[in-house]
Amino acid sequence: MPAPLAIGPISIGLVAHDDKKAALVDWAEAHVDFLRDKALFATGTTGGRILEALPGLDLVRLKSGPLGGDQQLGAMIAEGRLDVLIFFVDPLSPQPHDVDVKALIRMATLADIPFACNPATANLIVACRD
Ligand SMILES: O=C(CO)COP(=O)(O)O
Repeated sequence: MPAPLAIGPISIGLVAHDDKKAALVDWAEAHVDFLRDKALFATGTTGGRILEALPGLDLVRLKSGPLGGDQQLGAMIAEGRLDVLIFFVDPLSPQPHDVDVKALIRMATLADIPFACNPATANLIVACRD
């Protein structure tokens, strides 16, 4: 018997380090039609920046990344509640919560969900949506 189809919309986590937030906002604006029918969850500051640019978007803001937001997304992955992670990481700046960043990336890898760490990969995920 085939596995039951997932119920509800595809859920996507949206996160960006500070120097990459503008790139994620640009990406979200370019792909707003793709995002509109998804369940969107973002870390606090990233979500705020996206909503400033796209005020009508239905997006749940979690805690800020350094204050637990990365861990909240990681927990969602562990519970099977996040299907895709779009996380634009800054490879040139040290992060005070690097352990949380690594844990989130580890959970996405462990759960084998699509994970885009840059715009080129995020574009591929959109292109592969069908
Ligand atoms: O720190 C982050 C990812 O590690 C992002 O958190 P904010 O969106 O709250 O800046």
